[in-house]
Amino acid sequence: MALVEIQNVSKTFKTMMAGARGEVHALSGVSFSLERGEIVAITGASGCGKTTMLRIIMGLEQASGGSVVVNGRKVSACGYDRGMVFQHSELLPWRNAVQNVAFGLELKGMDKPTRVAEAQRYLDLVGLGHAAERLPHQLSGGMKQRVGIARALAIGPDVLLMDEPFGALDAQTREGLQNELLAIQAKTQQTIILVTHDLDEAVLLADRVVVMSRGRVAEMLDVRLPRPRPSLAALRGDPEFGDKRLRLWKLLKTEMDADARKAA
Ligand SMILES: Nc1ncnc2c1ncn2[C@@H]1O[C@H](COP(=O)(O)OP(=O)(O)OP(=O)(O)O)[C@@H](O)[C@H]1O
Repeated sequence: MALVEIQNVSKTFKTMMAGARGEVHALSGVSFSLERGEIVAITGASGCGKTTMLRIIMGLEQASGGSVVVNGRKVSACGYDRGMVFQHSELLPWRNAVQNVAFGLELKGMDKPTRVAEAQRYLDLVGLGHAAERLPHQLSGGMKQRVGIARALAIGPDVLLMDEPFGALDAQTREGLQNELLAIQAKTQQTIILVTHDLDEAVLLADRVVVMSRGRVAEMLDVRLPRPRPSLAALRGDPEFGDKRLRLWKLLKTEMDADARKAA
């Protein structure tokens, strides 16, 4: 059995607009799965349901139908088997880096010396061992995201969920963090589901790309690039990279053109 099984998930939001009740069908019939150690990227046009899907996997949102099973357990709420990294790291401003990383371990009931040592180990893993004592306002955007990644990894999740984790960073910092994520994953074999608008990022990081369109899976592309993978700059000349990047771009362009025709 796969580590993560997403089966026929649907989600309808009830809305109230100008006093009138309505419904938004955000997801319908979404199914895909992940083996342990895989990285799957979810991409698609704005509003196609990527974040809703990730929030349902995390247990932050209830599906209207279907199921998510992680390591044999059906998801009904948040749990330590899943960790999440958001676009903005959402660190606690009054806690320094190591205390932020230790937070989840504290909630898990780990004693102080052990959790501080564990948190320090994960800060070292993301290359921030030297900044353990710094408060969030003393960290750059990229450093804050690394603390967020360390915090999510420290709880030892079966699957790490990442919602546009590098989307708010400048291009150079983003590329650095993509490479670091590849290195961390090569070391830990962490299973990851990543939502991204960035097609380069999707092909660079993922074993499979799930392309969503209007709440459904439009296509799944296998990325047959061997691991460990080199940096984005080195991959750009690779025919497999170019082929998958182009196919993704065409799929998304077709969707966007169809949306534009509908709106006209
Ligand atoms: N709480 C909510 N109430 C009502 N509608 C919602 C809610 N959350 C999301 N939606 C709607 O569900 C659909 C999917 O939203 P979602 O945020 O999952 O899309 P997305 O693909 O992540 O978009 P983006 O790329 O812009 O972040 C959209 O039509 C959105 O307006």
